[in-house]
Amino acid sequence: EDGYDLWLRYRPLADSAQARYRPLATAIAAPQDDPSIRIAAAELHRGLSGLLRADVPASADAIAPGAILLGTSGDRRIAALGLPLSTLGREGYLIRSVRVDGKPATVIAANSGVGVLYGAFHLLRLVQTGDPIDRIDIRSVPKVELRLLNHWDNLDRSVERGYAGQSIWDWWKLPDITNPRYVDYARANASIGINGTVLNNVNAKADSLTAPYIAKAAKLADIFRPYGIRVYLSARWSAPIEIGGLKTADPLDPAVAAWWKAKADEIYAAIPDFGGFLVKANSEGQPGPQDYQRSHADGANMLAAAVKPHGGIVMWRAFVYAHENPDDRARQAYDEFKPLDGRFADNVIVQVKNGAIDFQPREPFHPLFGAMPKTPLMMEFQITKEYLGFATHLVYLGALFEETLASDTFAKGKGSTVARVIDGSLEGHARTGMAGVANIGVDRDWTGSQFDQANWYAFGRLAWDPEASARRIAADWAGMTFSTDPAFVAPVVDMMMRSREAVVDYMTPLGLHHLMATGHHYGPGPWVDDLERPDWNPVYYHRADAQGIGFDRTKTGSNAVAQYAPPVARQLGDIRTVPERDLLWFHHVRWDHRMASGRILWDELVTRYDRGVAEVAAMRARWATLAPYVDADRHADVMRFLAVQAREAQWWRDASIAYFATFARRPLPAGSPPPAHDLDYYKALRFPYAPGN
Ligand SMILES: CO[C@H]1[C@H](O)[C@@H](O)[C@H](O)O[C@@H]1C(=O)O
Repeated sequence: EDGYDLWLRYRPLADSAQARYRPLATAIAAPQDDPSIRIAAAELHRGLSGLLRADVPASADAIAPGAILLGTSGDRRIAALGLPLSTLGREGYLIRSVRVDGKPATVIAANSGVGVLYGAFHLLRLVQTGDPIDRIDIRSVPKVELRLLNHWDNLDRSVERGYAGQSIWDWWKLPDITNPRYVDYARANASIGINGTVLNNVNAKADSLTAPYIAKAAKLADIFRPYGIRVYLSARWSAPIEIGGLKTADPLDPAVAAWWKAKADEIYAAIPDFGGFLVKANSEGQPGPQDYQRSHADGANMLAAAVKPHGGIVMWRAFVYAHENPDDRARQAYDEFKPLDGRFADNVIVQVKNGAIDFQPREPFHPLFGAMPKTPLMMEFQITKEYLGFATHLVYLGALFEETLASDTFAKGKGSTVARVIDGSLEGHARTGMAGVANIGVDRDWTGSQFDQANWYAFGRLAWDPEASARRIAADWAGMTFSTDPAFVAPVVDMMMRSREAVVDYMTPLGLHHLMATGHHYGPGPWVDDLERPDWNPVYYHRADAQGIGFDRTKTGSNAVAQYAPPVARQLGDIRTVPERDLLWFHHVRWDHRMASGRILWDELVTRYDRGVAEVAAMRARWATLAPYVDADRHADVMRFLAVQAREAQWWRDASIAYFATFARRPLPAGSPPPAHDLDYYKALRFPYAPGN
């Protein structure tokens, strides 16, 4: 009971449920010629046999009453059923109760083996969560084309912002020796529809493009292929110099273009379905086309030309901020990319983080969404919780992802949600994508804690359908992972849904952001002011002074708010209409400003910190009552994590209040205890979980 199985747990259901499902899952009938369908059949065999405590055999042709029939449009038996498969695309599927040769059966049909595999995982989920399958009629088609994990994994197996142990890619042993974990990784991803993985860190080493590493990546691609997962690589811009012996990496130099073309040919010879490149350029010290006075479009298009003959793509990141002293880092991606709209080749997609700063507990949606109608933009979420308490704090990110996706850009009037930018429907793009920075490592539980598995899971489900409900997804996950008992699922889902607001409250309430201590981003460091770049310092972001607190991004300040469509800009730019959750993101507000609650800002701020601490205490108390529904090991494991979180929520609250009180110079609201220590204590504190501190 260590969590290795993730949500693919096939322990026996309750007796009554076994009895209900058994007649509907007597055998699996699957053609043997398609590797993905063979995997689907094996997974159903494994899952159903475990869940129903029965042998559910898989064979090529037997159609017994209650059989599950798998197949593609090309199969004779599927064709005979006359199912509407033509609108499913390559990856969609149907699951239906039908009659085959007069016998009742369930069919899982698609246009490809991978579609069938997705359908098989869906059927298993229904059985795991206790949904009826007797009169089933499901049609599911992904709304987003590229559903990708981004591993920030280095070749030495360290993982940038990874909190679940070392990288699962054992580069030293590959390609000759592989780990069974790679197969389980592929199963887990296929079960939630993830269809691509970028193997190496965006802070890339050129070595990953050398022949030995291409062979290693090719081996992984071979393992992942039948699961519908393509391999991609992060490309280091200056690779032509570092491993190619060229003098320059200027994208307009023909020798550079020729080098990349030859490199692409070499990769595709080893990996015929290689997905393409992900690039971080001219950002945080990484090389890029601007080193040669060329634009991001010049750079992206040159690489795109190299992979184009092979059907590959380039994902070009918009996470950039300039080296010069910036007056507002939040403005910079928009300022650099918006003018390039329409200048990217058709196999380039620009990858934009959910917010304009950097994966904070809460950020307003990135102003580029809706602002580049001629360019497909893909979403980059961070599944690993760099700024949300690493793997030790329980925070369900489904709520964060959903909030961003549901945000209305108003780019084409009301209803122009970020989800509709991402799924291509708003601006008519066929090329669409969503990437999640993976939280996976070699820990037995994969993600560093039991509940962080839910964030990987939710990412995949929302990439398949950006309009899906985070709450429903949490319920599925909790049911599959722990227990389907409603007395368990309801409180756990409630706790998960509230957990995101809790972390916002105890770290950065009311629109505050980037107050984490330097470098590791774990504990509080709102006082930090001595870093080489001003926009790395927390004081740059909160701007507290004797009058008030917050970053003025309105007309009187950086005017970053003007990057949004006018209705959004008007709402956010006006202190009377901006939602309080974003107040201090956009406004510098007086300490005595009257809030909706009737309290003044200072009192409200303290109240939010208190609320965050109280919420974690409530999560702990609630989880303690759920012991009867969870195996003892995992229950105790989660308890230990919640104890850490409770301690650290208090630390965040106390340190932040001790610091901000030096500006506000007001008493704490009634009932709010003073911080346990004085400010100097918090400033001197070393961070228990941060390497090098
Ligand atoms: C990969 O580098 C990361 C860096 O570690 C991280 O602190 C910041 O969030 O963003 C960078 C990026 O997204 O490029």
